[in-house]
Amino acid sequence: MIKNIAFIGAGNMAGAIIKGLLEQNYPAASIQATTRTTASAERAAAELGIHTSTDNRAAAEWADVIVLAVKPQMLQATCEGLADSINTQLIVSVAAGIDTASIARWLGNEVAVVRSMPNTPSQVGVGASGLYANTRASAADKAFAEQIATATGLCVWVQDEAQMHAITAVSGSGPAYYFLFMEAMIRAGVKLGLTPDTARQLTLQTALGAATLAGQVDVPVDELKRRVMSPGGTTERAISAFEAGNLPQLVEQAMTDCAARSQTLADELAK
Ligand SMILES: NC(=O)C1=CN([C@@H]2O[C@H](COP(=O)(O)OP(=O)(O)OC[C@H]3O[C@@H](n4cnc5c(N)ncnc54)[C@H](OP(=O)(O)O)[C@@H]3O)[C@@H](O)[C@H]2O)C=CC1
Ligand SMILES: O=C(O)[C@@H]1CCC=N1
Repeated sequence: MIKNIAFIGAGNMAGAIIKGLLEQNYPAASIQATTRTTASAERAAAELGIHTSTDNRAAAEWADVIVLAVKPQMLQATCEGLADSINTQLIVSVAAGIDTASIARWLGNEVAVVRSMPNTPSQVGVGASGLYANTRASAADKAFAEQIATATGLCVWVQDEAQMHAITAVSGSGPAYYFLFMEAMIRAGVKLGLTPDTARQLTLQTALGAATLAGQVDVPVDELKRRVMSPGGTTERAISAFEAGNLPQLVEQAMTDCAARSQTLADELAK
């Protein structure tokens, strides 16, 4: 189904979703975006090929669906500025931390809100989004929010809003963990004598291959790992070094800190 979608904010995340939608042939004429500054609006229009402006209210009044994609710290002021322009539009918020009740309250309460936690691979159709809907959201509202999410990748629903913090720690922030790991592998490959280009190509193809294999065979990831590790071979040495450095515990700590930050944003910004 085609509806008019206004993105309030046209930064990294909104841009990734808009590119994903356009890639799926969603009509550019049915997507608008706003920014705070004229320079950003012009940049986004040139990059995305859609209508952009700095007029949040005009975009909201044109839209059937409003995607809130500003920083969490900007969300309350942005919503309060939009409140008079909201009647029947569906609100989708991608802001980390902030709960649907706060968003509804800032917008005037009687509002259907779907909270989404997407990630930047949405730009190339392999995003992962977690969704939660408030009780005002109808089946049709949920179906449309899901249409946006599935146009850009995988989508899962949660019934307990508190789980959005964990989703942020797994998939919302998750791409950055893999990029960090790739960065480290490329650097180490170069130290071992490869050219940067060769190290980069092999690292990226290996990440893609591992994720594709794990997704296509019905074998748990620990068994897939074991199948690479010949006894007394090379991989065993590498895995031992990761375990000696407590990589699994470090990952758990990093993700616990990430989820806690999402909760803190909610506590500080959505009182
Ligand atoms: N980046 C990511 O991987 C993910 C981000 N998110 C969430 O997405 C949201 C946006 O993050 P991200 O895209 O990274 O941030 P960016 O800083 O890249 O983009 C923020 C955008 O909001 C615009 N903006 C700021 N204030 C206003 C305003 N009052 N009215 C209209 N537009 C405004 C900015 O315009 P200008 O340039 O003019 O200031 C900019 O286009 C956050 O809430 C974040 O939690 C969720 C999942 C993943
Ligand atoms: O770092 C952030 O706060 C945002 C939310 C999830 C990914 N990026």
